[in-house]
Amino acid sequence: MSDCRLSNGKINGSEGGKTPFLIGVAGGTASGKSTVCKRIMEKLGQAEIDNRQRQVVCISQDSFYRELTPSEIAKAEKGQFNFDHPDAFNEKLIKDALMDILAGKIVQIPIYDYKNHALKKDEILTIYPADVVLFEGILVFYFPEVRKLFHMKLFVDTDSDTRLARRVPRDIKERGRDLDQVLNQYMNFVKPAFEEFCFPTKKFADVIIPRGADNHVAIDLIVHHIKDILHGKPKKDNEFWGNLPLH
Ligand SMILES: Nc1ncnc2c1ncn2[C@@H]1O[C@H](COP(=O)(O)OP(=O)(O)O)[C@@H](O)[C@H]1O
Ligand SMILES: O=c1ccn([C@@H]2O[C@H](COP(=O)(O)O)[C@@H](O)[C@H]2O)c(=O)[nH]1
Repeated sequence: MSDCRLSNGKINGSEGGKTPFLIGVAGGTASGKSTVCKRIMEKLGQAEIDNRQRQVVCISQDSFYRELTPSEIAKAEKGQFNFDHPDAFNEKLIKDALMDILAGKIVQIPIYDYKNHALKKDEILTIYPADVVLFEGILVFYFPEVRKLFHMKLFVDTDSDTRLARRVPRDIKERGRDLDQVLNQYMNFVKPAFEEFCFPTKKFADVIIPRGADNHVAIDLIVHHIKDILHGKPKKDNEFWGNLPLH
């Protein structure tokens, strides 16, 4: 394996492995993107499998937040930085990582630390060549150069009241925020950016999943399709799905 280190500390190595089926999973904050990906992996019996042996892996777009300047970190600590704007992400690194994954390389992805608004220094996720790679995040369909890399695009469509009701306790319990900070950030940045940048990308989805992980029918259909891919059935875009929302 030959390695090259990228500017955010990623090390990509050429394994000459298989080209995975790349699935993008977009949706608003707390819509259930990670939970949907987790359910898909569980139903495929992939959740408990060792990272190296996994046929299906999941990556978060949050691993590609760009490094903030000290003054931006100071703003972020007061809930005054816009993490929902496309400029908050490093588009080039997203594209490079996905291209390497599609080339069958071993790719190392940083893990984001929400409490410190920075990538973790001591933890890295190694992605070994897999059959299916899920890439989830609020803006995974925003950048055209990234969007065109996906073989299949899912949009998790959960109503905004439910998303806010989930985001508040999650950010307080898991991301070290207080109530005022979560609500101010939501009103000033998260909601307007969802309307301007995330929601318009729903039109690019092949499959829309209303209610997220509660939609067992949609998840079962997606899993069925992935199983066909893992068992070597042809993987043509839209072969099965058309452009139908799965109500
Ligand atoms: N169907 C559901 N029912 C109840 N809680 C859910 C459901 N889906 C997700 N959650 C919870 O909502 C929060 C956000 O879900 P998550 O999957 O992390 O969303 P996203 O990845 O879109 O931000 C988490 O605390 C999660 O446990
Ligand atoms: O330092 C940060 C980085 C991101 N956020 C918020 O996270 C969500 C995206 O994650 P989801 O799991 O899709 O909710 C985004 O709306 C950012 O506002 C943050 O608060 N702080």
